[in-house]
Amino acid sequence: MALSSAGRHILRTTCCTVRRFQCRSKAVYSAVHGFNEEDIRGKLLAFPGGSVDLVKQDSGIAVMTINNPARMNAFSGTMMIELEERVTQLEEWTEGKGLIVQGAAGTFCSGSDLNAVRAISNPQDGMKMCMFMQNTLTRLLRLRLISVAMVEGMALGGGAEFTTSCDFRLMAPDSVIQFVHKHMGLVPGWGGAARLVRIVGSQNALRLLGGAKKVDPEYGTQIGLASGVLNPANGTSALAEAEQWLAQYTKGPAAVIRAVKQVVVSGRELPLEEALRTEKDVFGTVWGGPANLAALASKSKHK
Ligand SMILES: CC[C@H](C(=O)O)C(=O)SCCNC(=O)CCNC(=O)[C@H](O)C(C)(C)COP(=O)(O)OP(=O)(O)OC[C@H]1O[C@@H](n2cnc3c(N)ncnc32)[C@H](O)[C@@H]1OP(=O)(O)O
Repeated sequence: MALSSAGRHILRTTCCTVRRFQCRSKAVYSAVHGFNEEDIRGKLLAFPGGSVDLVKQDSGIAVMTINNPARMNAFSGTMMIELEERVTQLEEWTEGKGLIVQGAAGTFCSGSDLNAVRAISNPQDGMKMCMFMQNTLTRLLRLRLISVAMVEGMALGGGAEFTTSCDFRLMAPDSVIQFVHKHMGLVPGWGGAARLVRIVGSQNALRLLGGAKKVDPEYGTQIGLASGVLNPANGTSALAEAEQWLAQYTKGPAAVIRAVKQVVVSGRELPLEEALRTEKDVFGTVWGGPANLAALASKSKHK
């Protein structure tokens, strides 16, 4: 049955609305929690500068760049909005398998733009910004992509928090992750504390937050914050090395890699019985699928 152009428009609009709703449903805060996204978007727009760039590659690995080098890649208000838009694009990228997040010009990110922080230093606006960033970074962590924060130079404050919204962190020699919040009279607000505890345990999290301790690659590896240390050989860039490292987990069909990430997210976040039911549902999407049938036909041995 052919649809009229009005019918096609309604269908397209409905699909977009459903997709937007599905994306939002992966977030933490909504109107039920008194969160008004449009209100905070309006406030963030008043603090422009920098960009968040995204390149989706044919390999299935995307590269996101936090780009505000004049301010050590601090997050301006418009960059927070752009980050949310990039996460939406990644949620819609069904061929994707992996994501690398890097900072421009050899350093990761120095947190919130302090000019914006000073201008909205009342608790109400602070909490709105914090809900907006928690929503975005939670959706980033829940992407069906295996993600890596490639830390060169410094990841400070919100930048340190950002690294915890990726599945892995690779640190370049001489790089530092530091939760400087205590020195700023703050605690993390972008979800960094909750994620940090899950990554390094509560005692190490207390050391990093309570002491605003600098984490270098050696200490990071020791406590499990760093998943590896980059050591780019002559002629190889840090990004190329990170892509090579990630490829060990993203080799294979997108449907399978994305299913792997999905069962890990549900195992990490859901109560056991709910996680088991999700695992069963995800299993159903790959069982008897093309990759499964090809593997059965090839009688592969796992030696
Ligand atoms: C929940 C998250 C939390 C929040 O929002 O509540 C935060 O993230 S608060 C922000 C935490 N980050 C900081 O406090 C970083 C402060 N900056 C520094 O410590 C230094 O600038 C450092 C160590 C990043 C770099 O030091 P270095 O000597 O190498 O360079 P400069 O200091 O000269 O920095 C170059 C240039 O960048 C500007 N800059 C750096 N960070 C920020 C920032 N977060 N916001 C705004 N601008 C930043 C710095 O002022 C210099 O600009 P210039 O115009 O040359 O003065």
